[in-house]
Amino acid sequence: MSSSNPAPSTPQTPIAPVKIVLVYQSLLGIYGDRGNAVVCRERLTRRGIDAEMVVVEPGDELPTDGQLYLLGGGEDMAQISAMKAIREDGGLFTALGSGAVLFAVCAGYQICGNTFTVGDRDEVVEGLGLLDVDTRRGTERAVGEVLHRWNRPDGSASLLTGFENHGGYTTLGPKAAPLASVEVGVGNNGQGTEGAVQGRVIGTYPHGPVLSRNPELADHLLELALGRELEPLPMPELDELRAQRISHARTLSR
Ligand SMILES: NC(=O)CC[C@H](N)C(=O)O
Repeated sequence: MSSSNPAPSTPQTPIAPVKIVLVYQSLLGIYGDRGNAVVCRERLTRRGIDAEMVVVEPGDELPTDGQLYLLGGGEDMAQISAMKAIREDGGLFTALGSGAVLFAVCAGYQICGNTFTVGDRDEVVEGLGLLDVDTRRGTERAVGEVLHRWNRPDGSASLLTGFENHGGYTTLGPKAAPLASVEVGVGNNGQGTEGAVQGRVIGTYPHGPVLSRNPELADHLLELALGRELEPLPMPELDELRAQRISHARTLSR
């Protein structure tokens, strides 16, 4: 074809970037779990997939068209405020009803449950009811490096590393399945399980941020959110860091 007679171009519908919504950093941002959103965005953009991170604060409307929503850890009273604001806003429920994925860490995990208590208070607070779990004060605060065996949906084995820091101990009801089993640490409640999965909602205790330490978990969330497999993204330096963390956790007798 000569350049004077170019083929007609087909109009392209622009594809909207994948929306990763980070919920209430001012309340649920004290453990650096914001990094989970950065990791998710980076793992998409490094594969050539357009992605944006939207940070929402109380008072701002939660978008209902996100693909992945992230909740982080926070202080006792802040988590009650966050739970109330999420419930009043309602947008997270709408998004989940449209197929979004929710990944919640520590305080974020607890508020997704049926009920929780905070600090020394006996008052039972009603949670968002997105996970069939209940949280009460544990015998002692769970603090330190953890190592868990992730129950991957395809049955393959994978280790999760991170650190936990929580006074609440969480018990799973029949609708929630554990995310992992504990090799080192307390996990949900010292009884050998860690985290919970119920449909497209996943809760877990480890910080780190946990998705920077566990890229396979990050990709699992992204694949769920996008509804397709992602190509591998090799990062040898991360493998090296993971190996160090895993062997260090195994030296700890907690
Ligand atoms: N790290 C956290 O988010 C703490 C959550 C909660 N306040 C607890 O201590 O159980």
